[in-house]
Amino acid sequence: MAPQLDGYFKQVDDMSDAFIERLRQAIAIPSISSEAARRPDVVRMGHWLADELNKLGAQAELRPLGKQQGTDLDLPPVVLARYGSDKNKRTILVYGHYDVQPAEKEDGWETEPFELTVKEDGRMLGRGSTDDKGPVLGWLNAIEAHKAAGIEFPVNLLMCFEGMEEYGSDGLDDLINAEAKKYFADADAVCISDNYWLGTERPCLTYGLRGCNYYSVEVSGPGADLHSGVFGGTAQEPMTDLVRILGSLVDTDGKIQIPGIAEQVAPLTAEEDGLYDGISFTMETLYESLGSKTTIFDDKKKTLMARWRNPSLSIHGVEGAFSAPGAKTVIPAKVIGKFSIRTVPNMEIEKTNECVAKYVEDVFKKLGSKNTMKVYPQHCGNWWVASPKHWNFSAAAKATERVWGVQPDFTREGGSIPVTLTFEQATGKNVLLLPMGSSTDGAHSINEKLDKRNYIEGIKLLGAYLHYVAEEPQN
Ligand SMILES: C[C@H](N)C(=O)N[C@@H](Cc1c[nH]cn1)C(=O)O
Ligand SMILES: [Zn+2]
Ligand SMILES: [Zn+2]
Repeated sequence: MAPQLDGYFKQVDDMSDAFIERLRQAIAIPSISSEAARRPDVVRMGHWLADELNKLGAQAELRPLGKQQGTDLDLPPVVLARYGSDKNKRTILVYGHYDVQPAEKEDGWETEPFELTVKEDGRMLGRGSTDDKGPVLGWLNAIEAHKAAGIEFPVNLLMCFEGMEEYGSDGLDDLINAEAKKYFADADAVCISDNYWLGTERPCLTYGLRGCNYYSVEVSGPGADLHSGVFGGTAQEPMTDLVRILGSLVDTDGKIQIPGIAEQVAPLTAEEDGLYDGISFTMETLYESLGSKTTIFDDKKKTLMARWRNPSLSIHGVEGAFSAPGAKTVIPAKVIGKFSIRTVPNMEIEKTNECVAKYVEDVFKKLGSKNTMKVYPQHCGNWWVASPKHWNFSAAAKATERVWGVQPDFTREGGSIPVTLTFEQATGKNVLLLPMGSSTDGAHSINEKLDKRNYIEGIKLLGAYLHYVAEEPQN
């Protein structure tokens, strides 16, 4: 089956240095979507990607998305591209993102985050290496290796790469809905490579994601930051109120304290209950990726359920608060706490927002503070769970066995890719998540990396998947 794959694999191996060089160029563009000052870099990254695609013979275009919600800032363009238009071939729509999370060396990185550093042990460190520049470039590298080896590309490829995923995919839903029956009309299935294996050895195919509702809670009082010696004990302090609000949201064991959240969670079925034991995941793997043993649960099943099928609430930071080293004796005048809830079936975005607003307002009222408080969602994205019983998944499973020599686990993912459900609903096609990186990659964290092995074998995997897609019978 898929007879040309050996030639393709050899070509990928032969070109591995060039593929790492392409990743180096991508990592060097600090395309941080959440920082307004970096917007020109995000736009530059979109242009770079479109140019690379055009050089490979794809037809790439940059689609503007208008203004970022509530701002005067232009959203970065979406890169839409097509490679091949043979009516006798299947068409696969792939999605990825070229924006990244913020990163600064001072956060604790062992290397410069925007300089790809390839370590002797194969770790390739750099912001965006695993999330999601490595996987996005995987598709480009697959095209290039086919061309170089003179192997016919097995499918038509439609590509949609956005620059705002790490900030809630602002504007992309509208584009997907508008293009579902136009640019994306030929798509037979969708594939997204933007998540990670559960461990470091066993590849997986993913059929579910949690959603994410991200909130700001703003407390203000004094007209300006104050001297705590002069005003401490005389002014009600916004930070004191905020800390008490944030401290009321979730307990040490992760139990969300907001009424109306747990009540929305889908009950566990017998079928789902039986799935967890077969997954190759150990607490040791979790300790390794966590870098500690400070887990809430000591057993595998409860941990997987907490990550995949239960909501979680995380507190991310406080804007306006003193956070530098040293000891500044300031009373901040206005502080904005940031927290998010990872949502699961059958939670509803609006209902969850109402529960959060009511709870936070009640907590604040009980404080009896004279300060002013506002709580509001910053961005919200839906959860997604699909059926893996589809030729799209069968093709990916065969490709995984061919490249990695093992059968993949079928997993859900704790993270969020807000537009996954939009693609499914707008195109009516099956969506598959086919990860490249592993659990120790540290996406969103310091020292984010992609192992050279996962990058190179991942390029083989994406190409092999497309060959098996071409051979799979209809469901
Ligand atoms: C799983 C994916 N690679 C990812 O990191 N997604 C982000 C998307 C996001 C950002 N805000 C809300 N959703 C994530 O899960 O945090
Ligand atoms: Zn991502
Ligand atoms: Zn991410």
